[in-house]
Amino acid sequence: MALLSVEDLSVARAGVPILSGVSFTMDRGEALVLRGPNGIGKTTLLRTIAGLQPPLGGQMSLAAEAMAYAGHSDGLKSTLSVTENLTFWADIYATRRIDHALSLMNLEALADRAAHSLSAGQKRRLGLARLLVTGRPIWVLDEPTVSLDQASVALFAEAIRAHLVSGGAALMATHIDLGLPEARVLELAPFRADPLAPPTGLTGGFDEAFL
Ligand SMILES: Nc1ncnc2c1ncn2[C@@H]1O[C@H](COP(=O)(O)OP(=O)(O)OP(=O)(O)O)[C@@H](O)[C@H]1O
Repeated sequence: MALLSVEDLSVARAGVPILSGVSFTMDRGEALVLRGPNGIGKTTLLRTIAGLQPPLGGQMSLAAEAMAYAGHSDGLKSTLSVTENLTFWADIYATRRIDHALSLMNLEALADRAAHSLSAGQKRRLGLARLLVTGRPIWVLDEPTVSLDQASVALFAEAIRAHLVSGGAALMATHIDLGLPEARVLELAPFRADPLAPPTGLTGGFDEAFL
C-alpha cells in the first residue's frame, strides 16, 4: 500500500479555489518535488496535505501519525539551545536521535548556542534537524532550502537520501535543484483551478491560525 495517496484533491486559499484534480501516490523510498510559478498553490497544497486546512474536495490517505511537516517557519524555541530544541522535539515524538540529527545537519559546534543567536541558515538547519528526530516516514517540506548555502543544501540532500534509503518518503515544494535526480517532479500548472469557479464559502480563518 502507498505511504501517501492523494486523489482528485482540490484546495482553496482564503475561500478562493486554487488547484483542482491533483492526484499522486508516494511509496517508501520516493521523493516528489512540486513545481510551479509563484502563487500557483504549492504552499496551499502542502498545508492541506499536512491537515492544516480542509480540502475543497477529493481524498487523501496516509497512516495516522506518519507525517512530519516543515513550513516556512522553523518552529524553534528561541531561548532554548540547539540541543534543548532537539530534545524538546524528540520528547514530543518519543524518539532518541538527537546526536544523529546534530551530526547530519552539521550542528555539533553550535549545540549549546541559543536558537535566537543562530544565523538564518543555521536556524534553517536546526529546523530541518527537527525532522530527523521525529522518526516519521513522510516528510512534507515547504521550500526547505531557503537561506541555506551550497554546502548546507548538499547536507540537506544527503539527509533526504538517507531518509529515502531507510524507507521514508519526502514531498517538497522548491524552486531550486536539490541535486536529487531520483526525485519525481509534479508540475502544478495543469491543475490551476478555474478562476471563474464560484467562491467556496470557506473563510481565510485557517490562514490566520497557521501562518
Ligand atoms: N491569506 C491570503 N489571502 C488571499 N489570498 C492568499 C492568501 N494566502 C495566499 N493567497 C493566494 O493563494 C495563492 C496560492 O498561494 P501559495 O502560497 O499556495 O502559492 P505558492 O505556489 O506556494 O507560491 P510561492 O512559490 O510564491 O511560495 C496565491 O495566489 C496567493 O496570492
